[in-house]
Amino acid sequence: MAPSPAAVAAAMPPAADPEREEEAEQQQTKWGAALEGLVVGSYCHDVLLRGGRVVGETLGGAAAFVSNVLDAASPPEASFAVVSKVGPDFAYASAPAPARHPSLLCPAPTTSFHARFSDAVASPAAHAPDRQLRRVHACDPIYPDDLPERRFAYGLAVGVAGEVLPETLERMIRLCRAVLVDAQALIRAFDADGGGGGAAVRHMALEGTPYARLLQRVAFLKASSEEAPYVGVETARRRCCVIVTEGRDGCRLYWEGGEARVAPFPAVQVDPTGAGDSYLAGFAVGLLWGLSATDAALLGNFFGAAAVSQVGVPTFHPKMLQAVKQILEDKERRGLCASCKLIRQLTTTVLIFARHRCRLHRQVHADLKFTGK
Ligand SMILES: Nc1ncnc2c1ncn2[C@@H]1O[C@H](COP(=O)(O)OP(=O)(O)OP(=O)(O)O)[C@@H](O)[C@H]1O
Ligand SMILES: O[C@H]1[C@H](O)[C@@H](O)[C@H](O)[C@@H](O)[C@H]1O
Repeated sequence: MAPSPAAVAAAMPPAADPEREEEAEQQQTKWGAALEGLVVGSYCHDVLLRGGRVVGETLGGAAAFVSNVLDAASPPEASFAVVSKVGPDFAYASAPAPARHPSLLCPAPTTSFHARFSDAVASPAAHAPDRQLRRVHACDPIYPDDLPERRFAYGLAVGVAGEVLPETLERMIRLCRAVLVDAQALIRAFDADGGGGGAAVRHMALEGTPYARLLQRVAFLKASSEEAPYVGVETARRRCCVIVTEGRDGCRLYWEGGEARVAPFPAVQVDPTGAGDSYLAGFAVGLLWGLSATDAALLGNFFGAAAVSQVGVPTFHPKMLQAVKQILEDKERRGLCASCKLIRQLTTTVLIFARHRCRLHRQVHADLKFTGK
């Protein structure tokens, strides 16, 4: 029987609790000197197109979005390493990008995607595909030997172009105490060039892939509502806790014997790219702060909403981050665990910073002439 989300969340070591120092020390000896995470997946170049016209070119790749949120909101004692491949053409090596710079340089070109947004629909249904993706270049896969030879407190498998091989995921599972996986790393298939440039991205059933047998050793599997049918939530929830993100409707957690819906935060969507990546990182950060899985999902929703409000890897207002960290620290200190209190506090933060976001939207629209959804 699959463990409950509470049990799985407990597998993820929270930041130091002074009352459990001895236990923390034992865990540290077993799982490495620090509360260190391992993020595996390639950075990429994203080209956003609307009506056949390029409306934005940005840094992309789930690992870039993830490292941005981990850097911004992890507890002070938590750190992480990124294993990510890019080619010599990587366009953001010297840019003061908010995300970490990728670690491995390859002779192959940097992975790149073209995302075609439709002009026809102003605001698509919550679960409809929001864009058509084509993979234009693919960098090298990430091999098990590319991973550092040490133990990690947690791992995030966040591939975008099939670069996290089954054997690499297996190695992550061996190295990390708890592994969180984005389904997009496992179920993407790339159709040969049928004209139009690059390979069309489609999904295949997870059950038919070599990743399926690893699921029972994964803590959390996150899928978008578009990916969920390919994951097979009913089968997967018997092996690990499954999170399905539902765009502006928030998310749902499924485990064997239960499920929970977690409400979204308000957002004005400018660019949906990276919402799921930022969500997963926010969720992991929540677990590191010692939140329950459903409260951590709330933090996931918070960072997902922040991601759609900007084009590319988002920058967060330092005061907003300070406010969020204060909420998380208070919760730790006072042992508060009521979701409704967390919702109230985070919603207030969202509303306070909505004005800042509006200013940022105007600036982004002006800079990139991105017409939004
Ligand atoms: N319009 C929105 N308003 C508020 N929150 C949103 C919105 N869109 C996304 N989110 C938040 O981000 C999370 C992830 O979004 P979504 O389900 O669209 O992921 P995704 O399709 O995997 O995204 P991507 O592939 O672009 O990274 C949602 O669960 C929600 O919390
Ligand atoms: O930068 C984006 C982002 O990481 C998305 O989550 C992924 O679906 C895309 O393929 C990628 O180009």
